[in-house]
Amino acid sequence: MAELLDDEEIQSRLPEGWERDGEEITRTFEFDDYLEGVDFAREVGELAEKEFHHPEMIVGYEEVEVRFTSHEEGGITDQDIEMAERVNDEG
Ligand SMILES: C[C@H](O)[C@H](O)[C@H]1CNC2=NC(N)=NC(=O)C2=N1
Repeated sequence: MAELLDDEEIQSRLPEGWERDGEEITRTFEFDDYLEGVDFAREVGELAEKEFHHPEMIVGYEEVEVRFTSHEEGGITDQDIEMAERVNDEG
C-alpha cells in the first residue's frame, strides 16, 4: 500500500496543469475535436490497466477531465502523482 501524502507534499508535487480537489487530483485536457479526446481517454485507460491504477474520466466535447485518487488508501498517494505525470506525457 502506498503512503498517503500530506497537504504540503501534494501541493509541491502536483504535475503541470493538475490541481487538488479534496482527496483527488484533477486536470482537464482540451482537444481540437471530440474523437481526439476519446482516443486520449483510451490511451489513458491502457496506461491505467498496465499500472493497475485507474482514474475516473469524463469525456466531454473537445475535452477530457481526468481524476486520480488512491481508493484503497482513501486519499492522494505517490501513485496518483506518478500517474498524473505519465498522463501529461500522453496529453
Ligand atoms: C481492488 C482494487 O480496486 C485494485 O487493487 C486497484 C485497482 N485500481 C485502482 N485505482 C485507483 N485509483 N485506486 C485504487 O485503490 C485501485 N485499486
